Amino acid sequence: MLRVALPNKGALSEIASTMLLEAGYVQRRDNRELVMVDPDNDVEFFYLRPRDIAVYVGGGILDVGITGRDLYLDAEVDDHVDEVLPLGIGNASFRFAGPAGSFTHQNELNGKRIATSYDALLRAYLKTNNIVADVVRLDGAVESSVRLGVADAIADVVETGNTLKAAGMEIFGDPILKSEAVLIGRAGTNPAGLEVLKRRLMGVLVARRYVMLDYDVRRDLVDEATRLTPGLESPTVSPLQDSDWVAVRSMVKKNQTNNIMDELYNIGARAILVTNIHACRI
Ligand SMILES: Nc1ncnc2c1ncn2[C@@H]1O[C@H](COP(=O)(O)OP(=O)(O)OP(=O)(O)O)[C@@H](O)[C@H]1O
Ligand SMILES: O=P(O)(O)OC[C@H]1O[C@H](OP(=O)(O)OP(=O)(O)O)[C@H](O)[C@@H]1O
Ligand SMILES: [Mg+2]
Repeated sequence: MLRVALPNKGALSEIASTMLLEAGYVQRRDNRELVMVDPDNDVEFFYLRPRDIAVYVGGGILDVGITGRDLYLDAEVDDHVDEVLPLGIGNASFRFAGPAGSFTHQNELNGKRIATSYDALLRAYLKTNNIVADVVRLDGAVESSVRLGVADAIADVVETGNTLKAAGMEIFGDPILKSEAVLIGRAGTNPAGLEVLKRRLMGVLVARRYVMLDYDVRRDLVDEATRLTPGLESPTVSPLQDSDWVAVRSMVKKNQTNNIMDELYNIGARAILVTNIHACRI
């Protein structure tokens, strides 16, 4: 059985389980369950703290896991654990922040105290960028540390920025890391079931990002029209009863759909239909 670590709570837990459900795997119904066996797919899921997942995978106890890139890098196992597949969900940035108006660039952090829950990640960044500062390791609610006097600035995960704003803080300097949920696995291993898991997750990503577009267009305009809808490999062009017209079918990026429909309509395409893709293998 492929042994997969999943976040048991927090920002990544539900979105990771939803993605696996869409990929055809069984997921726990009660968030107190710690293990879930999916016998049909020969996979066993272990629900663990997102911060611990890289440790289990790095130690060879579990085969693969879904966690945040920031948490994986902070676990300092990247010499023997690889990022197998970025999942495009759970996006957040790891940024410096300070009291509004106090800092403008990360170089101003020399000699200062920086609070964070990601101390290894922060230390590595400071070293690479030749910044000498004191790192104050806190478990969470890092935004309160400056007001409470244990730090001068923070390095933390920012998504909407609402938490920072509420604490009277603002981001400054370059982003330290762009994070998202990632599938991780031990370097140099390819356990049974991993290729299928990867292909299924990629299928979910494509099904979420693309729609199927159908339209009819006059045969003499088909080259112009298909330049707008080249598809992944090549669009399907089928004859219609009226031999002056053809039907075209092509996948297009969901976020470009309406612009493409407008342009197709302008060049003379008609009966332009969009349908969701439920699942796919590319
Ligand atoms: N809005 C968000 N807030 C916090 N983390 C987020 C957010 N969006 C995405 N993430 C990602 O979720 C992961 C952190 O998850 P989580 O907050 O559950 O862990 P934690 O902070 O270690 O645990 P806890 O908050 O329960 O102490 C990181 O990879 C982070 O980048
Ligand atoms: O930019 P925002 O959308 O406001 O989200 C970012 C906030 O969410 C996380 O906190 P979390 O809820 O994980 O609590 P924690 O600080 O105790 O980890 C993170 O540490 C920030 O505080
Ligand atoms: Mg958190």
